Amino acid sequence: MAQQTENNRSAGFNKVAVIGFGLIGASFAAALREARPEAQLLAVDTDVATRSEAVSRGWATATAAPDAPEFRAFIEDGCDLVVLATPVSVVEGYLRDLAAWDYRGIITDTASTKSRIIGMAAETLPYPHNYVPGHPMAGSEKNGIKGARADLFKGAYWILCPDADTPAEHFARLHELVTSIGARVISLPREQHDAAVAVVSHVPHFMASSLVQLAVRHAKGQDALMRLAAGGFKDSTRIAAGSPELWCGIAFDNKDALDAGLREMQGIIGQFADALEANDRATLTQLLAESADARRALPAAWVPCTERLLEVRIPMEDRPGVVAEVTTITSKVGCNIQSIEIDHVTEDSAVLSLVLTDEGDIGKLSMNLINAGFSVSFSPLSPKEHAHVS
Ligand SMILES: NC(=O)C1=CN([C@@H]2O[C@H](COP(=O)(O)OP(=O)(O)OC[C@H]3O[C@@H](n4cnc5c(N)ncnc54)[C@H](O)[C@@H]3O)[C@@H](O)[C@H]2O)C=CC1
Ligand SMILES: O=C(O)C(=O)Cc1ccc(O)cc1
Repeated sequence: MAQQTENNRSAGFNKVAVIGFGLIGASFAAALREARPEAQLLAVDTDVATRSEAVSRGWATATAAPDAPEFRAFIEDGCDLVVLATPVSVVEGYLRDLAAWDYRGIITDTASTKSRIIGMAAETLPYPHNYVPGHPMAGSEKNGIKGARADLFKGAYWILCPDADTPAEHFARLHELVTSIGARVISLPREQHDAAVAVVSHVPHFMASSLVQLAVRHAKGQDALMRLAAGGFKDSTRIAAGSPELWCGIAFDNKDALDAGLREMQGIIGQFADALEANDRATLTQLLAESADARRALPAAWVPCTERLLEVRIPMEDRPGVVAEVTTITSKVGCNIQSIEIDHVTEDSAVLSLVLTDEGDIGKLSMNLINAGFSVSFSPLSPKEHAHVS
C-alpha cells in the first residue's frame, strides 16, 4: 500500500496549461494552486487584463497569448495536462495546435455541452484517447476572472466522460485532480451527457430567463413591480443573469435536447394552467405536492464521508473500457468513488481498486458489476488503512 500511495502521488500533474482563464478556468487554476502549489500553471487567454490578473492573484505561474511562442514552448516542454476552458466556439483552433505540436499529454475540458467538442476532438487529435471530456456542475452568473473563486468547485459534482479507449491511468489521475480541489466525480457515458444536462441545467436556465421576461413585461409602466420581486423570485432567477453569449452558444450546441425540454416544459406549465382553468384543486395540489416532495428530497450540500470506507477490487485482464464501465455503473447507483488506483499485477493484468464512501446502493452496485461480467471483491477499509484519502 505504501508503494501504491507513492505511485499515486507522483501521478499528480506538474505542468498544467489552462486555456481560457475566465470564471471556470481561473477558478480551477486557483483551486489547483492551493491543492498543488508546486505545479507550474500557464494561463492562456486572449485578454491582456485577464492575463495580468492571473499572475497578480497568484493563480498562474506564467501567462501567454494564444499566438505567443511561450504557449507552444510550455506544451512541448513537459506539459502533462491541458484544460480547455474557453467557449466551445474557439476550441477547434486549440485542438489543431495541440495536434500540430504533437502533444501527448492528457487533455480535458469544462464545456457545458459535450457532443460538439467530442466530435472535434475525434476528428482533430492524433491521440484521441488522451482526451477525457469533463464538465464541472458548478459555476455562477458572473463571468470572467473577476467572478472566479478558489472554492467554486468545493462540494460540486464534476462530470467525467471516459469511454472504452480511455486509459485507466488517465481517469485515475483526473479523478485524483478533481477530488483534490474538493469536487466529486460523476462518470457519465458521452452520449448521455447533453440530454442529461439539458434537463437539470439548460432548460432551468431558459426557465429562469423566461421568468425574468415575464416580470419585465409586466413592469413596464409599473415602477414598483420589480422592487416587489422577493426571495422566491430571486432564488429562481439568479442564473438568468449569466452571459447571454455563453448561453446562446450552449443552446445551439444542445439544440435538440434543449428544444425537446422546453416543449416538455410548455406541456407541464399547461397542466398547471388547465387544472386552474378547470377549478381542479385536487390536480393542482397533486402537481405541487409531487414537486415539493422531490425538491425536499434533493441532497443537502455534500460532505465527503471518510469514516466507513469500502474497497472494491476488480481484476481487469485484457478487457478494454473497464474504467468507463465500472465508474459509470458506480455513479448510476449513487455510490461515490473516493479514490481509484490501478495495481499492476503482471505486464498485461491489473486490478482496479476503488475506495468508496458509504453512499449509494452497494448491493445494487455489486449486482450490476456482476451482471456486467466483472468479478468483484469488497472489503471494509478504515481511514487509517487508506492513506490516500486524507
Ligand atoms: N459559467 C458557468 O457557470 C459554467 C461554464 N462552463 C463552461 O466553461 C467554459 C468557460 O465558461 P466561463 O468560464 O463561464 O466563461 P468566461 O466568459 O467567464 O471565460 C472565458 C474566458 O475565455 C477567454 N477567451 C475567449 N476566447 C478565447 C480564445 N480564443 N483563446 C483564449 N481565451 C479565450 C475569455 O477572455 C475569458 O477569459 C464554457 O465552455 C462554459 O460552457 C461550465 C460550467 C459552468
Ligand atoms: O450558477 C449556477 O448555479 C450554475 O448552475 C452554473 C452552471 C452553468 C453552466 C454549467 O454548464 C454548469 C453550471
